Order: sequence, then C-alpha cells, then structure tokens
Amino acid sequence: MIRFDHVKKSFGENCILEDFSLQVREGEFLTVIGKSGCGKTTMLKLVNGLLMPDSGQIFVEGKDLAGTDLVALRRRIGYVIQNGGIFPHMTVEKNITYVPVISGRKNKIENHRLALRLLRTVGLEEEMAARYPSELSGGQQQRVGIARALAAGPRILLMDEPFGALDEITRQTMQDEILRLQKELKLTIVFITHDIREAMKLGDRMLVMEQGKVRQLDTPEQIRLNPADAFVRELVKGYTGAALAGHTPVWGPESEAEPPSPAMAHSGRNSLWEGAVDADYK
Ligand SMILES: Nc1ncnc2c1ncn2[C@@H]1O[C@H](COP(=O)(O)OP(=O)(O)OP(=O)(O)O)[C@@H](O)[C@H]1O
Repeated sequence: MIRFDHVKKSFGENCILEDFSLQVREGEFLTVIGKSGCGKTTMLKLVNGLLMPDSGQIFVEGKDLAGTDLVALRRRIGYVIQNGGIFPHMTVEKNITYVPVISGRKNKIENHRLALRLLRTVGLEEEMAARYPSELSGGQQQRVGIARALAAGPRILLMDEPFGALDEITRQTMQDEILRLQKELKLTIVFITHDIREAMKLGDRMLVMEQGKVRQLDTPEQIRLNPADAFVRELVKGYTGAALAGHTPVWGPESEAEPPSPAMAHSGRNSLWEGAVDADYK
C-alpha cells in the first residue's frame, strides 16, 4: 500500500532520512515510535506529498508519487493530528464535510447525511453536528478529526500522535475505537505515538526509528521478545516494567515514567501543525 525505496530527505544541511526503505501492507496497522526529532513526522508527510524526497522513490497504492497529482492524493488520504486539527471557526458538520465540499461535492442534503453517518461511525451524537469545536471535549474533538479524515472514504489513514493530548481513560477508549474502525473499514493505518504501550496494543507491526533509520520493524511480540539492539531493548524494558507496575509509560510531559533518555521526551511540536491543515488540503 505504501512503499519507501531508498528515500533521502534533508532540510538544508540537516539530513533527516537517509536510505530509508519501508513497506506497509494493505490493511496493516503500523505503529511508529522513536525519539523526538528522529524523523517520524517527516516520514508521514512524505506519504501524502506534503514533503517530497530529495532522492529515492515513494509509492502509494502502487503509484510513484513523483508522477501523482498531490492535491488529489492528499484529499484521498486521511490525516489526523493531535487535537484533531479541526477548524475552530467551522461547525462540526462543516469540518467533517470540508474535503468533499472542496473536492466539488456540493449537494447539501447528501453532505448533511454524510456528516451524520460519520458522527455515528465515530461514536458521537448527531446533535453535535451544529456545534463548534470549542463546545466539545478534547476526546470529542479528536473523534471529529477522525470523522473528517474518513469523509473522503480513504483507504489509508495517517495519524500523528492523535491521542497524545487525551487523558488515559479517553485514550484507551479511542484506541479501541480506532481498532474497530480499522477492521470495519479495512483501513491501512500509519500511527505515530510516543507511548510504547499504545504502539504495542495497536500495531500489527511496530516500526522503531532512530535518527532517520529503521532500528526494528516487526510484530510487537517479536520486538518484545527479540529486541534488535540496546536501543530497542531499553524501549521494551520501559514497557515491560510499566506493564508490571500497572501504568502506561508515556514519553511526554504528562509522563510519570522516566523516558529512556532525556532526548526521548516529547517536544510537543505537533501544536505547530494547527492552522496549517487548511493549506494542506489545497
Ligand atoms: N520544515 C522543516 N524545516 C527544517 N527542519 C525541519 C522541518 N520539519 C522538521 N524539521 C526537522 O527535522 C527533524 C525531524 O523532525 P520530525 O518532525 O520528523 O521529527 P519527529 O520524530 O516527528 O519528532 P516529534 O516526535 O517531536 O514530533 C527535526 O530535527 C526537525 O527540527
């Protein structure tokens, strides 16, 4: 479904991905974990053409992105970020139908029905369609973000720390919901997280990244049982320890657990994405 072939991506002098190769299978749930700044978001943005590689090739659904209409591609691929990335000045319904509308689907009755159906799909009441994002809880906003990403009927969903800002109970509910949606809609999902337990729970396979390189790509079970090196072992040790102690280690500001190294702590950089999303679809 997604293939990176020897991809290189730099920002100026700063090489972020070098000789990066990866295949994501159709219908797979791939979780991606690694230190802050190791290139996870860069990798994700390369999939929907928000960034282009310096060299190497990227294929989505078998097509080389180099020869693809990137605007059309972005509208076809669902994209969910922390806090949902929904537009505060639009009602929930307008948010959800945003991509269909800018893609030319102007029938108001059909769009209204679509919004109500998607609200039900993500477990929200239909009466929320008329509300503004400020009138929703964080978890509800995240659901609206997912509903919006699903509006164009994507086969691929890219999720960048979507549940990072949620409390533990809401986060677990959302994790179960996204697993249900993935099976129901047969989605291929690439999901970035800083939470090792989330990565283990959701992923059919897990990609552990370090400095723009694949450290290990395998099932959560194999990664737990056979960590490829000391870096992965450290990561898994955090998971096992936390599981025994009964809490989730989150490499973020809200974490009670120490991250494996200070650099592992999350920078919270995703908030920079807010407001940029509108442009991303155009
Ligand atoms: N548009 C840009 N211009 C210049 N440098 C960038 C740009 N986008 C990202 N970077 C740099 O590239 C590196 C990788 O960033 P990226 O966002 O991919 O990391 P990440 O692994 O997703 O981090 P985090 O977990 O903190 O979100 C960082 O050093 C970042 O500062």
